[in-house]
Amino acid sequence: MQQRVDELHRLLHQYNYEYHVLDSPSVPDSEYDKLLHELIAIEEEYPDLKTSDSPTVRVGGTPLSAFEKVRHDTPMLSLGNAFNEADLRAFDKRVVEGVGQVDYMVELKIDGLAVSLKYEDGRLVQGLTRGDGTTGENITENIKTIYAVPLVIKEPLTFEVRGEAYMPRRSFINLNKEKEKNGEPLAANPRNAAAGSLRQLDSKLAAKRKLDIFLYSVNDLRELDVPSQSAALDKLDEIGFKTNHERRRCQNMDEVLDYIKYWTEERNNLSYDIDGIVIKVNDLSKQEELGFTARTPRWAIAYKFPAEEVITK
Ligand SMILES: NC(=O)n1nc(-c2ccco2)nc1N
Repeated sequence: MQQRVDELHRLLHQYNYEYHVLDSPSVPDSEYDKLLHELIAIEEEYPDLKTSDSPTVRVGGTPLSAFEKVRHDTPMLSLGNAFNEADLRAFDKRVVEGVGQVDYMVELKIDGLAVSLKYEDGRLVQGLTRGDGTTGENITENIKTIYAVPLVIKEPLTFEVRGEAYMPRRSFINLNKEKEKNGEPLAANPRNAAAGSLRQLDSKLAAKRKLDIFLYSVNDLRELDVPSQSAALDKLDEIGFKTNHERRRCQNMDEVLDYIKYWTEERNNLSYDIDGIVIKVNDLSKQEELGFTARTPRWAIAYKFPAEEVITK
């Protein structure tokens, strides 16, 4: 029976990865559901065969009475903001004065909830909200219901991965249709809906909210043994994480401005909300040279789109 359980874990993790991370399933949903229900039945009959990384945790478990507060191993920093070209040119000037010419890793700024995922020997052991940056809430059970979060990754790494959990616009529209039908107050926007979902004490409710996630950094990049932010993101892809592929390496601030101009027009065609563009010095040793202010990295800045009524289709 243990052999069958191991085989079901292997198949379900693989199918889940293909569907929710690669967006290219190799089997129909019915096959996934059949195997998942076989595993649920085995775990009910043989409870000691159920492990914390079993694919069956996706459906949620027993409700919590409260969220435990946990200190982050390394603080989750917030980003300084830029609102116009002058701010971006000033940022670029400070960087070049500090470390000379650099290339930038430029990423969409997902409008969700910052979370930190802790892996030990390649297995998910904890999920925390950003909280105040030093201490977060333990939302592990809810994080496990996000199918794009791998419960087991392809290398036995022990590290923390940071990312943005978010609610796709389609899920947001369906959620508000449901709320309207039940006469409940509507959620204001996908970001608030995602925050509300991850703060559900009953992870069965969080599982229903169809959240998604993009991972974008590792707390101790030396763990990944990579020279740059772009190599780090490629490595996260390789070992089973979902990263945002709209990212672009820019050789200078002019290219960054082109990228920002493009997404200022294009962003309403995305299937999720973004509230800006994140610009990071790509070379990690230059990031370390630049360091941090009290609260924010000197090697990164968030360009924020002008506040406007984002049309959530
Ligand atoms: N929200 C978002 O998409 N972020 N946030 C960062 C970030 C925050 C601190 C360092 O990097 N990067 C991306 N893509």
